[in-house]
Amino acid sequence: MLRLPSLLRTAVRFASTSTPQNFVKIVEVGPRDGLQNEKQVVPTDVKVEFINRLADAGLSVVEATSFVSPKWVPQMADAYSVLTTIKRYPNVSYPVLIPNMKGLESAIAAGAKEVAIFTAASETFNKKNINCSVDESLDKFQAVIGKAKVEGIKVRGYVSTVLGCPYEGYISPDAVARVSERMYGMGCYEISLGDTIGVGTPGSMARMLESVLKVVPAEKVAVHCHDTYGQALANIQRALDFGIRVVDSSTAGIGGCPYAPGATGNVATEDVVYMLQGAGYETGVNLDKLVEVGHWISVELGRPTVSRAGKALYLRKENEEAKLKAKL
Ligand SMILES: CC(C)(COP(=O)([O-])OP(=O)([O-])OC[C@H]1O[C@@H](n2cnc3c(N)ncnc32)[C@H](O)[C@@H]1OP(=O)([O-])[O-])[C@@H](O)C(=O)NCCC(=O)NCCSC(=O)C[C@@](C)(O)CC(=O)[O-]
Repeated sequence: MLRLPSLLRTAVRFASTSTPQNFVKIVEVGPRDGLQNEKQVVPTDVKVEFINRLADAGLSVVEATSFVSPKWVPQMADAYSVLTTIKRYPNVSYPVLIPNMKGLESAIAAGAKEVAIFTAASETFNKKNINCSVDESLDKFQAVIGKAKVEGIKVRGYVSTVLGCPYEGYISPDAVARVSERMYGMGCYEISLGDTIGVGTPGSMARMLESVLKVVPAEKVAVHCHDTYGQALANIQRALDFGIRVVDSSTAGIGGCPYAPGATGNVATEDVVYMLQGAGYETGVNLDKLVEVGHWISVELGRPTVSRAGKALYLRKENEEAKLKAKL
């Protein structure tokens, strides 16, 4: 049988789907991944306005909140209020993160139409994050996915620590592939691969994807890069080379995981959209509006944005406005 190199196999498989090659879906995770890691608890009305503004800027997926234990993550304790107060744009999905059946039931009660379950490729991280082993979490998710299906709720799956663990260090690509394959086989419609502590490089991203894409098709895979070591955009570009067309990011680069010491925020959505537009990809996102949202949430959180593109574009707009005023 003819054996194609794996990158080419991925490209061939991708070309056979109906998703246009040049469209990249952005999954905005700022309201959940971003705000879960803020020291201060952000007021519910700010969260709601953040989500509404993101949808208005053209994001078609906005992860809104998480239904986790408030003892573990107090910042998300208002999940019900957030989800029941936001404006629901018809073409926008608002997935919520859930760790177990209780989370699913609460999400359903709040009107969620999509949930995201999460586990890790690292045993130690998973124990610290959701207090069980990886296999135990997968076993529990079986029933969660079953109930979600009955209720007509879509389930996304996260695998954390795919390029390194804050406790165990190196994580083998085969371990990531094993967990990804199980989650996909259990019925997750998309597998988001999380570089939770942002240690990956284009090289380690490529080695990990080589393994994962043998067991999950590229069009069902997303990348979720934190930018701790400044490698996130390069890693995303590497994932695009492998045919991946779903990217998680967080406006103004806010975020991190409370159980991943040392990790900084997700790659900034403004930076991702700027890069993608420059490379000729479509995202459906209005970058001008997004930059405004990034500026606004940074003011609300009382600190500067970490988005390089967001900062530059906002300053450029301010300068242009000042020049116009001077002419009048
Ligand atoms: C999973 C548990 C609950 C296990 O925690 P546990 O202590 O083993 O659970 P438990 O079943 O013994 O319950 C403890 C208490 O929590 C309650 N509880 C139990 N479940 C829920 C729930 N769903 N919603 C609300 N409350 C809940 C439960 O009712 C009980 O309340 P008590 O009787 O003590 O009053 C806990 O470890 C937890 O909530 N962990 C969540 C941690 C978290 O949210 N981490 C951040 C998200 S992951 C992430 O950021 C990574 C990602 C996804 O972005 C990708 C990447 O970057 O890699």
